[in-house]
Amino acid sequence: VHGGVLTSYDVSSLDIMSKIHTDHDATTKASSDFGHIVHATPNGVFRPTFPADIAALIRLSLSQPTPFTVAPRGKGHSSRGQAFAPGGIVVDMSALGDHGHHTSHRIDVSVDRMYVDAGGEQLWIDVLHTALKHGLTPRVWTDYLRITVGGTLSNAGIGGQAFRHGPQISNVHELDVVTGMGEMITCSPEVNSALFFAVLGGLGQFGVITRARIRLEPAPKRVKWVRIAYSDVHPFTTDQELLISKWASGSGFDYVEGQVQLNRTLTQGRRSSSFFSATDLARLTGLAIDTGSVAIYYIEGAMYYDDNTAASVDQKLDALLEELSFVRGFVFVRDASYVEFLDRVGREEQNLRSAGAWDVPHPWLNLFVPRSRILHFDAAVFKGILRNANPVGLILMYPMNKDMWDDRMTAMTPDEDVFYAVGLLRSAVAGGSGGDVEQLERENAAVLELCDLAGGGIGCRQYLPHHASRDGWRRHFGAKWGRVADLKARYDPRAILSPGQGIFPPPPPPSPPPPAAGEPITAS
Ligand SMILES: Cc1cc2nc3c(=O)[nH]c(=O)nc-3n(C[C@H](O)[C@H](O)[C@H](O)COP(=O)(O)OP(=O)(O)OC[C@H]3O[C@@H](n4cnc5c(N)ncnc54)[C@H](O)[C@@H]3O)c2cc1C
Repeated sequence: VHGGVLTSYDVSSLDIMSKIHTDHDATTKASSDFGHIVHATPNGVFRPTFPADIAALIRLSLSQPTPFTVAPRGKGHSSRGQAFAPGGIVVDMSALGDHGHHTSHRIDVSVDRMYVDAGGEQLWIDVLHTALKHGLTPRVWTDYLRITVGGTLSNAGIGGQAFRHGPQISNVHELDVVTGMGEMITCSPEVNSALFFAVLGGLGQFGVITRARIRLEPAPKRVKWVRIAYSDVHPFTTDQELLISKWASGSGFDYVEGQVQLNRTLTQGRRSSSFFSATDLARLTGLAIDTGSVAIYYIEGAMYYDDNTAASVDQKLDALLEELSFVRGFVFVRDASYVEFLDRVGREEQNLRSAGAWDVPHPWLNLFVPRSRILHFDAAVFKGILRNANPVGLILMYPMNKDMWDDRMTAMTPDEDVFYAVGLLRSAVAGGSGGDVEQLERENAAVLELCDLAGGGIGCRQYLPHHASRDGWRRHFGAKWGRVADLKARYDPRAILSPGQGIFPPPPPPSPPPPAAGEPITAS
């Protein structure tokens, strides 16, 4: 289909075309994302009922003289148009399993074999609730759960459990994938392994994930949810690195993240407000003023427990806190259910939505910074580039162990045993001091320049990457670029999948021009 002109069809393609929606509402929704920075309109939005529909759509595309692009869209929670298909077809993954009169949830738990089979379109919050019915849980979580299995597995899926279990992509046994050739393939580390490792962290370039088999473990019931504050970066990073090395002994936290609070005014940023009381915030502001710190750092830890360990968890927590060098007295502990803890950003979403601060531009920048350069990064970014910057939003900073990542995958991390995830998760809230997207983008550009390895910088890698040029992508993949290009040629040779990532040029625009008025449409 080009410019609304049908150039060839058969019975099944007519069926497929009936699932393509070209109305204004459908295409408008698929033209923007959580970032609210870029916009691009597709020709249509495809609502598949079955994974085979996606395969048929791709084959229909390939049957055209110039194939149209196809972008699976999970929840569209990307920041820079990664799920767009300008002039092509966006696949609304949420339609899978929707049979009109009923919806099948496509989440099945195997208790004996401790895994869950989840459709690529499923939200992690639904995977969680389904697994918990069996007393089980996936091991690694992103901070926010209203995003899809396929969307996070196309990136990596990181969070506070990744230091001990690796990212979500390290916790997958098997996938069903529709490739850019329109083939439906089941793959695992043993079978069709090249496709398996390509797709995990593959930025949607090699296939559409329609099912993932995810490893489970017994679920804890409750969590000691802890934040400890630091006025200096040195003890903060030393303690974080100690904590991520302790897990094997069983005496550490089950979850470790960290935050950087810039400026002396401790605004109630996204995840802070559900945790700290007004009194806590006043104390923390006092700490910043008393110490003259440009930034206050928090380690956020979680210690899981259940009925068997309830009696000993406080003692274990006290022993652990004794070993750490936070500012004495600045320890904040909450007792939460496991679900309440994992779904914490879902509550923030509700707060931000009611304040009109959710659907605003999010020029987010996520980086992996090598451990050897993190203090330099802190000095140059938090005490330099961002010293007087917009405080609206959140800055995350926490370390991970590289040996938990599988180098056969295409997700990129720095070449050091430990690296830090740093998320500059800032919002441009209209009307406030942070309303200027261009200013935030200029600051992001300065941070990226500092990081640029080719220019002799810090040598970071972007997570949820965005590069405006082919050269940028080549640098991003470094020594893996050749492999990535080979995999693309093998699984999506016409480069139709997830064009919004901007890694491979999509097929050129159609030529020759559409038939003149009155000219018959060719059937094949
Ligand atoms: C509030 C918030 C908090 C977040 N916290 C974290 C976090 O803690 N850790 C973390 O790792 N990430 C986090 N993210 C980022 C998030 O993981 C990514 O943006 C992810 O891509 C979002 O999933 P989605 O379903 O919205 O994907 P989309 O934005 O819809 O798609 C992302 C990319 O994946 C492709 N894609 C989508 N579905 C499939 C599929 N089934 N098969 C193949 N390709 C597919 C798309 O074409 C696109 O290129 C957060 C995002 C938000 C908005």
